[in-house]
Amino acid sequence: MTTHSPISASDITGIVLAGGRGTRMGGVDKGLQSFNGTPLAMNALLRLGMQVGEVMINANRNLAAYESFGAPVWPDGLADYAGPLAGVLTGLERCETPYLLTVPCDSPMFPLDMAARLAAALVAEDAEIAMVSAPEPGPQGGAPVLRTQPVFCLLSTALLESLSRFTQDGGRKIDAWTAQHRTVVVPFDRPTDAPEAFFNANTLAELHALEAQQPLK
Ligand SMILES: Nc1nc2c(ncn2[C@@H]2O[C@H](COP(=O)(O)OP(=O)(O)OP(=O)(O)O)[C@@H](O)[C@H]2O)c(=O)[nH]1
Ligand SMILES: [Mg+2]
Repeated sequence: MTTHSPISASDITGIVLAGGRGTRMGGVDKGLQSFNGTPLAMNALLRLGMQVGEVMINANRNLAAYESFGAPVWPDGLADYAGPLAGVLTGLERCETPYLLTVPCDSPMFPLDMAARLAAALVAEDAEIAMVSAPEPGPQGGAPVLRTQPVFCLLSTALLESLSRFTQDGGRKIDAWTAQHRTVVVPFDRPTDAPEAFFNANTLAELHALEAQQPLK
């Protein structure tokens, strides 16, 4: 078994996935929607930038607006809004570091120690992918259950060829692809972890509800 050497922040490129249709938000460009006065994607870019060496944005509309945030912007190579995996593929294609960290544009409170914890787990488990799991309310408002959050993912850039092949063959489901690789799931459920850290806003009502909460420091 090979062992990874430790992963440092400069080994990681962070990518904000903002390439979706935003259907549940009325078809708006979700990443450009204001969250406490800052566009959602800009907010995610800043939180990522504190944790990794390089950052970039994956978007499919309003590219000039995203470019004004000061990071490279890359649209999907795959046509017709193929889903988040198209954004991951774009990131792997453009990444010049050994690791890529993906975050969605619509979860503005993700933890500031996320990259470090995913990196540590990836090394410890000799994995190719480290994926977040976070508590969500259980059925009928019952006790919280851990759910994987596949768009919060640290990946080895060596997976580019595998994902190219998978998507060329028509694969679109993240879980179906990650299942082909050594994946470690990292729970973010320590007592010091904010339970709302991975809340995401799919509708404008959810976005306004999230604005009422304080982003993590
Ligand atoms: N690059 C890319 N990213 C996508 C695509 N579809 C969704 N995403 C991103 O994946 C993440 C999770 O997707 P959703 O929450 O479903 O966002 P969405 O698809 O814009 O919204 P809905 O249309 O309401 O499902 C978000 O960061 C989206 O920007 C796509 O076709 N291409
Ligand atoms: Mg969607």
